[in-house]
Amino acid sequence: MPKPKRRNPVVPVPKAAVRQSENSRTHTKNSSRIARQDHVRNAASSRNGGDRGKRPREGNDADSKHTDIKRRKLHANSSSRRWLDASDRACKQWPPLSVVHKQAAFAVQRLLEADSSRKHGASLKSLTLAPHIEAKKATFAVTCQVLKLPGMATRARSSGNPHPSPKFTQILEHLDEQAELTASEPKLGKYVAMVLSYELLRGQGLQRKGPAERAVLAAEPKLRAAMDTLLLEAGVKTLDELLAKRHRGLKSGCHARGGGGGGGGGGGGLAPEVPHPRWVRVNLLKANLDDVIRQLDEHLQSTKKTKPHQEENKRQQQTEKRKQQKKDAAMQQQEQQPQVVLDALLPDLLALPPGTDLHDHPLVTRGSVVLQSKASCMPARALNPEPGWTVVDCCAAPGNKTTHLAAILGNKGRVLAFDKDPKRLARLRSNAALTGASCIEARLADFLSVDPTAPEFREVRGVLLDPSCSGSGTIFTRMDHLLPSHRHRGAAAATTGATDTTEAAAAAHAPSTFPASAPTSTATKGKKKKKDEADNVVQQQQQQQREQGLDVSSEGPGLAQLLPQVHERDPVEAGRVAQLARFQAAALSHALRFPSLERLVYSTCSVHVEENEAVVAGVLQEAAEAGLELADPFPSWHRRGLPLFPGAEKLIRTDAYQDGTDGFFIALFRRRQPDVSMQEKPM
Ligand SMILES: C[S@@+](CC[C@H](N)C(=O)[O-])C[C@H]1O[C@@H](n2cnc3c(N)ncnc32)[C@H](O)[C@@H]1O
Repeated sequence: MPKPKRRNPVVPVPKAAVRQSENSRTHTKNSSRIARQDHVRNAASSRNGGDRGKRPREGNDADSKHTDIKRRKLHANSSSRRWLDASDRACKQWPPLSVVHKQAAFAVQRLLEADSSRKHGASLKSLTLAPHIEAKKATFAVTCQVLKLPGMATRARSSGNPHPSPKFTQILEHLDEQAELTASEPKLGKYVAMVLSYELLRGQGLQRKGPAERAVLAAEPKLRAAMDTLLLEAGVKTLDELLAKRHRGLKSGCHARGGGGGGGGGGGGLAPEVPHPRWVRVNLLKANLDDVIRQLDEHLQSTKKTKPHQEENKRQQQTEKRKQQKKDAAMQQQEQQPQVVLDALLPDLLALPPGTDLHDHPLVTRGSVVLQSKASCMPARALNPEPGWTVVDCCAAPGNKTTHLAAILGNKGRVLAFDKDPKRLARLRSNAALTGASCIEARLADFLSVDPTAPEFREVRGVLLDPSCSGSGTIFTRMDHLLPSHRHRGAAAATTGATDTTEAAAAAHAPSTFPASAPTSTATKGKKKKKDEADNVVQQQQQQQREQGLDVSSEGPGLAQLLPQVHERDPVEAGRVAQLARFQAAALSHALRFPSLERLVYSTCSVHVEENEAVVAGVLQEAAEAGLELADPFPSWHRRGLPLFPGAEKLIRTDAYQDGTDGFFIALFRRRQPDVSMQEKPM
């Protein structure tokens, strides 16, 4: 594969930073020094002071009718309308409430309900940062805080809940119970009670505004008494101590899992210690690197200067002071570091300090820059289509990789983009228009029903298959790790991704105070069915591999050892993954049928072995028959596929804990090169 040309950034990048980037720890380590300002902290800190002026403290329903109407007019697209309708229906049951609290309560409700039913719906970010949300930062921060803070399982267990959730919501629910808040004010509802109690006990405090706030304020003595009992039982003086205790417990689990060298992480109960950088892809169809770097650098300088001073909450004054000192030190170091760093692996990718908010920046709104993670930029670069090629993107929407392919082609060639979801395809079309990717032809179709041998596909040289997957590698970007079930799912991901099964198992068990919840009796039947389904798929995959002569257990831990552990952890998740794996295997096998294929990339944002190595192993024979073999798209990249079969060392993995980007998996198939030594030599 030809090496992409590397451009020099206009900002000085110290050699050390580049070297680190090559190791792909760059941005993790570097950014830890540069600016510790992830989204959550950014939002939370601005809530504690800087953003206070902007945050709509008032805005009870009656006051904000006109804004509501304006909001509807402004965002009249169908998904926004659906969201608003659902939100309005939920909110009508609640007493009048400030906009931020109402939106946060709705987001918490949606996330917790979806999580407990294991439906994978809207993410925390989409529920709180979508265009129609008012006071986005405040809504995001309150929602995060309500979900985020770990709770106390011992208390939850003693309250009779057999499956304690290790999240702050558990504490809030417990306090509500003890203070008989929603019991005496049923109209309040548990999610509004959670949000307002959080605000009263840990947030900005409450003002005596409407009936909801008044009800929670009236219950304040009881809430505080319940909180004191909780702390007493835990043997700590403050909630911060309690949280720190819990935090340490979780961390040890994460570290144990993180030790597995070759596996893709992504599980565990906490986000990576060092937040991921803000990755941006420069759209070379519309902009050049130097201009973008200069503009982003100016943007960072100006936001640094105007960053408002933090106002301190009385009760958190001491902690905040210490944090501020650390922040100042980090800022000082930051002054000496470049703010915009050119990635050493991908020539059109830049790393900015974590939490850099560019959503409204003209470079983004005009399509010169795409907010896309490093891992998500790797598949198109791995395929590296050549100008003039016809390329198929099998499951393309919303089109981040499709538009990247178009940019690599420089619009010289064709990208046929299939997706079966009309709404998502509409987003792809608008993304293509925004980014100037005129060589994309978007087609609404089920990829499996497309005939690769049809004459119109005779010229297809490259195929990108990035099918629907469990998304287990993107939990931190989606912020799913804040949800109660996550530890459970994370444990499964950890088990499948880590090469050291003992460590992974230890991680899955740790900390022992928060055991993974067992299936409830009512759900047992459905879960058993899913588990059986998952077992079947595993057996089929193993059989298929045996038939192909792949001794999957002779090297590394082997599928046989890894897969059953996933099922033990979470049968529902295992069933879902098994179903996805079946589709992925069928789609990959289908994609291999394009007759003139030169290169094919299969990628997922999953850390599960069944969706990754197992899918690839299942088509090796077929690929060989089509004249294709596995190839290494990034020889300098350090993290490889699990060593389950010969050639797996050519597979690429990224680890959400250690690589500063989402957990991803990439396999490149390439047409076998003719063996020159076997060819007849000219006389
Ligand atoms: C992981 S997303 C693709 C993300 C995309 N590659 C990007 O970077 O923006 C998977 C997509 O596959 C689509 N999909 C799922 N099954 C499909 C099928 N049978 N045929 C076509 N598209 C499908 C989904 O609608 C979804 O948009």
